[in-house]
Amino acid sequence: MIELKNINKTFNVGKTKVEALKNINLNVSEGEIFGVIGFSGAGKSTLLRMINLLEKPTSGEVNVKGKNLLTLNERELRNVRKKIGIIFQQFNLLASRNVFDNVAEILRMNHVPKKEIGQKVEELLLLVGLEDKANQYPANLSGGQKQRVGIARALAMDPEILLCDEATSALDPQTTDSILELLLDINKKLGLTIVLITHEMDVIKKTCDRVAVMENGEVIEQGTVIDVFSNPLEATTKSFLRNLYDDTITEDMLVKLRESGHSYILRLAFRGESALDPVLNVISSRYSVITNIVHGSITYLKGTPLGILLVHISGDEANLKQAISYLKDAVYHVDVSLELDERHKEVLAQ
Ligand SMILES: Nc1ncnc2c1ncn2[C@@H]1O[C@H](COP(=O)(O)OP(=O)(O)OP(=O)(O)O)[C@@H](O)[C@H]1O
Repeated sequence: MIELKNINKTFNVGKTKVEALKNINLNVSEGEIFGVIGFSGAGKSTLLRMINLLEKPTSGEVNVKGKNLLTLNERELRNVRKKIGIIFQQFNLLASRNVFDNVAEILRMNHVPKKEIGQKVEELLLLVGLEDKANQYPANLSGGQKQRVGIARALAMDPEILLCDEATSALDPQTTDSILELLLDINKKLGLTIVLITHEMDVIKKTCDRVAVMENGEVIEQGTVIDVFSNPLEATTKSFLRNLYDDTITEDMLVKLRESGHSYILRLAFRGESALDPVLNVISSRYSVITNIVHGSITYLKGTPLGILLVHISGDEANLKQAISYLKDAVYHVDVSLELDERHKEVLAQ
């Protein structure tokens, strides 16, 4: 649906060059919710604005539904943009117009026949849950209601893609949840492809199918949300995830655990139903290893449970290896990288 190919973007600020995007390659499939996360200045907004060419790349290709947008003339580009809605952190509403006119304005600008406008606005307000607010002005709406108007405006021209630029960053956690629910709802009902940028992992975990992590203009890690959450590879990804679950082991703890002879710390990720499997009982009884849970947490990814356990296992070296091998088959992901000594590398390689 959306393909960003070898995208680079350099801004010239006076004599300084700012490399906002460096060799970005991303594919977003039809109907999915794709999240981009990164700290401030990572390049998220610039990347989002590439998708409707509000920002032109210095080099690279932007393909939407198989069309390279950089080859289109003004009129063709306008037509593509009609099918790409966008919502913003600051809502971007017209303060002097009521809710009805805020939405109707988009239809008028796009020359939708006058007689169709009333019904279309009514449908949109119903979809976003604002059917009783048509006559209100933005100043009299809550942040969440303002964003709902923003969403209705973005959906006015029946887009196939919705871009969300930090759409919930100005909202409190409860209102954020209600807006995320609405995005999930319209993704499902309308089959809309959604690309959102955020600096909150919570937003990613509640809504996204896949995620890309950005740092200094680069995508440093990307994959399905379940894979990235169960096995984050980069330090930045881990630090974002720490807000959801903190599985760091303190140095004090490590010192203590190192004293217990042959042992490893395993990071186990359980997905869905397998979270209920009694794997630790199995390895204790079958391989005579001693297990000790160091950390346990459960988080829900779009409703699917992901359990993370840090387990210290000790015992005879040969038994430990068999136990680890059993776990690798039994749970979603096993990481032996939280080393107590150098042996973890050998075990990881097996
Ligand atoms: N129009 C511009 N002119 C010059 N530099 C720019 C411009 N837009 C963005 N930049 C620079 O490009 C880099 C990436 O900015 P961008 O706004 O894309 O990051 P971001 O991840 O969206 O940050 P934030 O979360 O703070 O919005 C930053 O260093 C920024 O200063």
